[in-house]
Amino acid sequence: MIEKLALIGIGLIGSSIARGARRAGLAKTIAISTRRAETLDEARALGLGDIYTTDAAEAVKDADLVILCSPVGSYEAIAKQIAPHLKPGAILSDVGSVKGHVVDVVGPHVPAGVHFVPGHPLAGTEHSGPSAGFADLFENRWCVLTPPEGTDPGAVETLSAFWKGLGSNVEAMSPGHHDMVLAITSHVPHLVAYNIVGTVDDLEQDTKSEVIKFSASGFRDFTRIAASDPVMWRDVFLTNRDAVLEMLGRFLEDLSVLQRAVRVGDGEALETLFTRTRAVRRSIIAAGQETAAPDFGRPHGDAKPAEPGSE
Ligand SMILES: NC(=O)C1=CN([C@@H]2O[C@H](COP(=O)(O)OP(=O)(O)OC[C@H]3O[C@@H](n4cnc5c(N)ncnc54)[C@H](O)[C@@H]3O)[C@@H](O)[C@H]2O)C=CC1
Ligand SMILES: O=C(O)C(=O)Cc1ccc(O)cc1
Repeated sequence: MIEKLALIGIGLIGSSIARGARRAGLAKTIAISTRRAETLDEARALGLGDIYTTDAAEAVKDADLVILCSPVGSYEAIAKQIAPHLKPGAILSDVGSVKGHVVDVVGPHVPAGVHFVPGHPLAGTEHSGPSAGFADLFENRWCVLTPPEGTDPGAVETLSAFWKGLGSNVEAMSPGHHDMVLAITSHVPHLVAYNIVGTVDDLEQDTKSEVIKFSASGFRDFTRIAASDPVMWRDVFLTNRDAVLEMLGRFLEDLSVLQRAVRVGDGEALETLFTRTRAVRRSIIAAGQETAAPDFGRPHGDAKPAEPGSE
């Protein structure tokens, strides 16, 4: 059991950690810090923690585990602010969707004697804010840890046990590998979803109304994630630029091949690809049913609906 857990940022992910940790008895005291007083009031009204403050330095005082749960672009400033107040022996972690950048901007501020173990739960929804979280968000999902070389194995073990207590399966990998894998499985899909909704929105008004009225379930399934938090996703694309551009380049190359097949009426090329992708998609789902599947392998419809007023 963690004596004191400090969560910096209390949106979808922070509030899900708070609820899950409380339910599983993983932390004795939970301190919650957010930048805005209104968000803190919401967290207090939901009873998510024991200590509430808009001062992150105050929240981390005496904490054994500190988890940054705000958008990745805020991490550097927060790290600078809390660094002098971290308890020797404490574990500093995060939940950011990008890992290389986090290691680069947070790592240098971590004082000697504090264990820095970055993390990323591969679980979420398109909803945001303290009311959107739920205790079993992380159940049967992966949590990736990217401890820098030489990190104290005991600290990695403690954090790993914490995530397992929330129901996750834990795996360690390098930040660079994480960022490349997540670029194609999560970041580019979000970019494509944002883009297609933008394309629809730019259509002439009468066509747009028809799209909205008649949008088939394919469009609805495909674009669910286009409702995701704009600031969080802005930060993902600003901080995982190289991996996203690498994967986007490949994606666009393959899309051009498809475009040509459509233009020249190459039915064989289309059918061959669609046959291959159907098998791949089905094997992803089958694998996900045997072991805990990362987000991208689960049907969109199975995300637990957010509580009322969470958007
Ligand atoms: N949304 C998702 O499905 C997932 C998100 N993540 C990562 O989790 C982190 C948080 O995302 P969500 O909980 O979805 O976002 P959210 O928008 O629901 O919550 C973010 C929280 O951070 C606070 N915040 C914003 N700027 C801050 C600052 N400068 N200082 C202190 N607090 C600040 C907000 O008030 C809010 O409480 C992000 O880094 C994201 O990359 C990881 C896995 C899944
Ligand atoms: O809503 C969904 O399906 C997601 O893909 C959620 C998500 C968003 C960001 C992450 O880093 C991990 C998971």
